[in-house]
Amino acid sequence: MHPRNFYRDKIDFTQLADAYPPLKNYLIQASNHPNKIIDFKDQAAQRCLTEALLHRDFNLKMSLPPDRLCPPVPNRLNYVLWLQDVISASDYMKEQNAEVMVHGVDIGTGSSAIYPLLACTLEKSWNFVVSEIDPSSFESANRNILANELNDRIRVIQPGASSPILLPLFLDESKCFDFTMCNPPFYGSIQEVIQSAEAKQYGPNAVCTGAEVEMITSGGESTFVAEMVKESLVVRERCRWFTSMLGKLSSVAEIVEIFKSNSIDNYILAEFVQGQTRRWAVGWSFTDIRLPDSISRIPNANPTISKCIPAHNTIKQPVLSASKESLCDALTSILSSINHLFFKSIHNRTTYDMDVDTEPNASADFLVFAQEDTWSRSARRRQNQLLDKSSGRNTFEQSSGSAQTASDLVHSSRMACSIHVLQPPANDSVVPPSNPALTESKSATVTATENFTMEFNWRQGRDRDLFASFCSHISRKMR
Ligand SMILES: C[S@@+](CC[C@H](N)C(=O)[O-])C[C@H]1O[C@@H](n2cnc3c(N)ncnc32)[C@H](O)[C@@H]1O
Repeated sequence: MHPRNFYRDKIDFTQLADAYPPLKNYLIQASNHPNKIIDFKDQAAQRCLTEALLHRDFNLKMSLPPDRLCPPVPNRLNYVLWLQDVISASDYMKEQNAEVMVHGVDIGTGSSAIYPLLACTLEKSWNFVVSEIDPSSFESANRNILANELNDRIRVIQPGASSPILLPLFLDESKCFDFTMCNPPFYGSIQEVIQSAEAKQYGPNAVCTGAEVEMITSGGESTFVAEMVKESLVVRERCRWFTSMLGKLSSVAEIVEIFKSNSIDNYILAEFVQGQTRRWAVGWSFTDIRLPDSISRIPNANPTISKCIPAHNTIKQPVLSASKESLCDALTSILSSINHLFFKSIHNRTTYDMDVDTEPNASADFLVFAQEDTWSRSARRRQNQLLDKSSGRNTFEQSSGSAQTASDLVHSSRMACSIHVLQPPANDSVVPPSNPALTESKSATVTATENFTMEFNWRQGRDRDLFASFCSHISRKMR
């Protein structure tokens, strides 16, 4: 489950029914359970549970038709929370608390329109264009959006049978989006649905109320998502992140194979475990935005997909220091010594070599921008050969005649990364080995050092080697 998902703890159904009395009709006292529960095999009880959670926890009014999928709220929340992470990390230069409009797309929003409703409730600056092919779900989605007075932020469109899946992106070619999301129909045929139900050892935990159009698509979910990848190759950077849920582990490998065959190296994976249910999310981008491992990689992935996990965008290096201040001072001095490197120390609020006009997301101690490798031995040799003795350090300033703004830097830099100094765990101090040359009187000056960690996060760029070479240079210098 996503770490911010507040349904990590078991739901107290009696308490929930106090907040949403219609649920009282479905409370049962099971003989083997101390608290009242609901029967997950009762479709009406399931629908009432979803309505109750949305009412109590999100102040959302929801009406779910009995012949369509009933979306479990904890599971749907996982995807929205992960997308919040994706957008927040992509906007690493955004001013703290600045409201920037975020434009999302939900493909196949269903009768509930649950994803855009949850997302717009959590994020006041998000708005959506959502699609729904099934006329009955299209009507119902519109009703739910209207009931919550979110029709000025969520627009529903109904594609035709031959429309592209990513229709919202093809309607207005001047419009850019921040992300697409989708929970596609999983199965390729009705036989697959039946086989999947039979394969569950003790039968499914909950009834599935889905209609055929919601559950079945020709070729199954991987064909559906593969088609989205194909369409995204046309739209490319007009959307920052394309994403989708996947319900089958085998689909993860199939989709990553499609990324590789289309030279899409900037992709992300996540896994959500909800009780006995496991789901995966995939995302891909044609932009140069890079996301930290905590968002882009599955830790301890199932061996079946370990080869699919994207390359690291986070590099951690242990470093000994007496304090965070001295470590940051040492880093500042190393970064200052690198030619043509722009950096901002958020740690002590000092700007070096640039006049950044915004206060970026302070999740890092340093933000670093480079246009090229000026730190490696070969790069320094090259520079020495070319050195114009009178030149200054800052080529951006030389060429533009003015200090760089944040947006200049983001656009002109070939590599951006953040450096975060992580405090050691408590009681992790190390006293340097005693030096026999030190007499007893001198030993009082020996300072204990602690095991800090420097965490480098690649934020932007297309050249992975440039990022790796920068991290290894800084780590070597800090030793
Ligand atoms: C698994 S349901 C997901 C519904 C909802 N998003 C949820 O998570 O509860 C898939 C939905 O996609 C819709 N759908 C299938 N193909 C579509 C397409 N090409 N364009 C838009 N919607 C589509 C189905 O009608 C169905 O409502």
